[in-house]
Parts: sequence; structure tokens; C-alpha cells
Amino acid sequence: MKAVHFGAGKIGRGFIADLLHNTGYEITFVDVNEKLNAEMNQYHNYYLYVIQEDYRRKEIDKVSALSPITQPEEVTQAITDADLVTTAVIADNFPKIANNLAAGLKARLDAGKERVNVIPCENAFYCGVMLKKELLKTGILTEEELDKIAGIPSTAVDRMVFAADRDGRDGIDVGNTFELVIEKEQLVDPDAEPIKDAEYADNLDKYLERKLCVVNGGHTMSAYIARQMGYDIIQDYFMVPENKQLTRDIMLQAGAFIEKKHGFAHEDMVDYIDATIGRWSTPGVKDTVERIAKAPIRKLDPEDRMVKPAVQCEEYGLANDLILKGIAAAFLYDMDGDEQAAQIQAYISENGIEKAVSHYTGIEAGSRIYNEILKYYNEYAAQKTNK
Ligand SMILES: NC(=O)c1ccc[n+]([C@@H]2O[C@H](COP(=O)([O-])OP(=O)(O)OC[C@H]3O[C@@H](n4cnc5c(N)ncnc54)[C@H](O)[C@@H]3O)[C@@H](O)[C@H]2O)c1
Ligand SMILES: O=P(O)(O)OC[C@@H](O)[C@@H](O)[C@H](O)[C@H](O)CO
Repeated sequence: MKAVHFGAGKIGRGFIADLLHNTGYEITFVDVNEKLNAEMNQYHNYYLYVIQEDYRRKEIDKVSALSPITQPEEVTQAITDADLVTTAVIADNFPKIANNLAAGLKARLDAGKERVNVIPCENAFYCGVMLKKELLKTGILTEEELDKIAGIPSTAVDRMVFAADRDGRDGIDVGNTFELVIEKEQLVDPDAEPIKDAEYADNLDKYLERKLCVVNGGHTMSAYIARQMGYDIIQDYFMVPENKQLTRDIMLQAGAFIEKKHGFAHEDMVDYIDATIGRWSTPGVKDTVERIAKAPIRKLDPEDRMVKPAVQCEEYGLANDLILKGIAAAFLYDMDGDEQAAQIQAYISENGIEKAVSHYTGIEAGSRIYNEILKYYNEYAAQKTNK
């Protein structure tokens, strides 16, 4: 069996390709990183290192790589011949992969090939719907043609993965637990399981909201708050018991609306949160605030991990003060090289924080949560000035 995977980064190689390999696929990666592609084509393998098993080395073989820039025709051919297509490129990059992917699917349709599953594996609410929109924007396929040739489910994706330079090669350190939940009804055959060890859900909403709002929301808001406290490594922030408790409380606030909305038992939510914080605190693991906080415009989107739980808690009459504090901290986030952080800061300088809050979050100016975000923002800003 053949799989084409867009994005040979940490999740691509460290998680999705691990499952694809275990399922029995030969994998063709499509990535813009020429150095990585050359290494993959030289050795036709790479290594994962399982953190909790004393960095046990695991080989992923039968791999090769293509450049979407210099080898577009080969990419088209690989998609035409594939049994499965997956992505892990960061959803902001969907517009950049859309042409290659749409061209491959169109060629497949023209060649009379069967429908194929295209499974994006990204942290975003309904990444399948997002990808489909980008594919249609290319104008290469009509919606009818796209539906005829591809099933595009959304997913929830969770694993610890870190880039690692080991044995002179570019490897990935991986956690030993993971969750890939795939929206069953959007698959070409809802009863087939194209990826071993993934879960196939009738109600993805439940898992997606739990993963994005509790895990990613808790993670991201901790990173913005940690940045205000002067931390660069999130594990250093977690070393302080009050900080760890703050993160747990943020996650419990987000978890509360999910319990109400989807019927999760409170004890199960608490276990889920504690297991996640335990994972982040694994001895030896070092994750940067920069990685977790990156791309704040994406993370402040009304449908993403911070605003969604804030608004939903408000609607359910649940506490959300800590979430609002996390959102406020995101508006102070600055990091050299983070284009979205720079864009937000420029917008604030030009238009003021009052406009910025509703511009980026969609939260109505003058509402209670809007006023609370402004209040926390001004408190953080004053602390910064007094330092
Ligand atoms: N890293 C994590 O811990 C983690 C965990 C769960 C989910 N995720 C999600 O997984 C996705 C991937 O994240 P990651 O951490 O692997 O990112 P990453 O930056 O390590 O990998 C992204 C890869 O995509 C490639 N890429 C970018 N533009 C491309 C293009 N136009 N064509 C082909 N390749 C392109 C990059 O070169 C890179 O190799 C994201 O949506 C992220 O939110 C990450
Ligand atoms: O990848 P992002 O930028 O959407 O979010 C940053 C982190 O919260 C995220 O990568 C987590 O580490 C991961 O989702 C855990 O499974």
C-alpha cells in the first residue's frame, strides 16, 4: 500500500508516518525542506526515539520524499497512485499545499481511479472542512469532482513529538501515548479503518473540542502567561507548583463546558487533564514557549482553542476568568521571528487594544468578556512597564 504525506515535520514523521508504517504503507513525503528530503532519499529510513522507554530507537523504513516546488509532476503522479493521502503541515499552510494536492486529485479523477481518503492531521477545528475549502479555491476541481474523488474527514491529533539530532541524523523524540481520532462518516468507506491504532468516531466534535480547548487551550494560554513571567521553557514554568496549579485550573475551566456540552464525567475530565500535565512534565522533556505560543492570530481565532472555550463558558454561565486572562496575555506576546505576533503588535500600535480584541477574537466590544480581557491586558501591560 502507498501513502502520500504532506509535511515531514515533527507530527508528520513522529506520529502520522509512525502509524502509517505500522499499518503497512510505503510513504512518500512531500515537503519544502530540501535537506530533509535529500536525507530521506539517501537512506530511505529515519528513526524515532521513544522518550519514556529510555529513548528506544524505532526505525521507520520504506520512505522517500518529493519537493512540491521542483517535482510537482512527481507529486501529481504519487497522488494518482496513492491508497491514502495525509497532511501535517500546520493549517495556516493549507493554501500553499492546495494546488499540488488539487492537481493530484484532478489527475486521479481523469485517470478513472477510485476515491481516496485525504486525511489532514492538524490542530484546528474541522481541519477537513478547512482543507476542502482551500482545494476548491484553487479552481482546479469543482465541488462535485472533489467529492467524487476524495473523502476528507477532520481529525483530532495528540502526541508529544520533538525534533532531535541523534546518531548524526535528523530524528524525532516521541511520547509513548497518542490519540488520532478520525471523523468516520467522511471516509470513503466509513467502515474501513485506513490507519491502524487510530480511533474512528461518529461524533468527532466531542473529542475535537476536548483536545483543542482543554489540551491545546491549556498549553497555549500557559505559554502566553509564562512568557509574561519571563520563561522560555515551559517545563521551567511547570516546576513552580502555583504555575502548574494555574494551568490545571485553566484546563478545568475549559473542561467544564465540555463536560456540560458533551456529557463527559467530571472525574474522567480531571484524569484527562492530570494525565496531560503529567505528560508535559515527563523528566527530560524540554518544550519551548516559542513553539507552543507560535502563530497567535491562528490561536486567537473565534473557532480556536482560547476564544471558543471563553465564549462557550460564558454561554453556559461557567467561570472563565482564567481563560480570559490567557487571552489577554496573548495580546502581549512578542517573539522575534513570529510574524503573526508582530502583526498583532503593529495592529495594536495603529488601532489600539480596544479594536484589536474584537478584530482578532470576534468578541463583541462592550460585552462582559471583552471588558475583562481589556482589564487583564491593562494589568499585564502595567506589570511590564513597572519591570
Ligand atoms: N508538534 C506537536 O506537538 C503537535 C501535536 C499535535 C498536533 N500538532 C499539529 O500537527 C501539525 C504539524 O505540526 P508540527 O509540529 O509537525 O510542525 P512542523 O513545523 O514540525 O512540521 C510542518 C512541516 O510542514 C512542512 N511544510 C510547510 N509548508 C509546506 C508546503 N507548502 N508543502 C509541503 N510541506 C510544507 C514544513 O517544512 C515542515 O516539515 C500542526 O497542525 C500542529 O498543530 C502538533
Ligand atoms: O501545534 P500548535 O501550534 O497548534 O499548538 C502548539 C501546542 O499546543 C501543540 O503542538 C501541542 O503540543 C500538541 O497538540 C499536543 O498534542
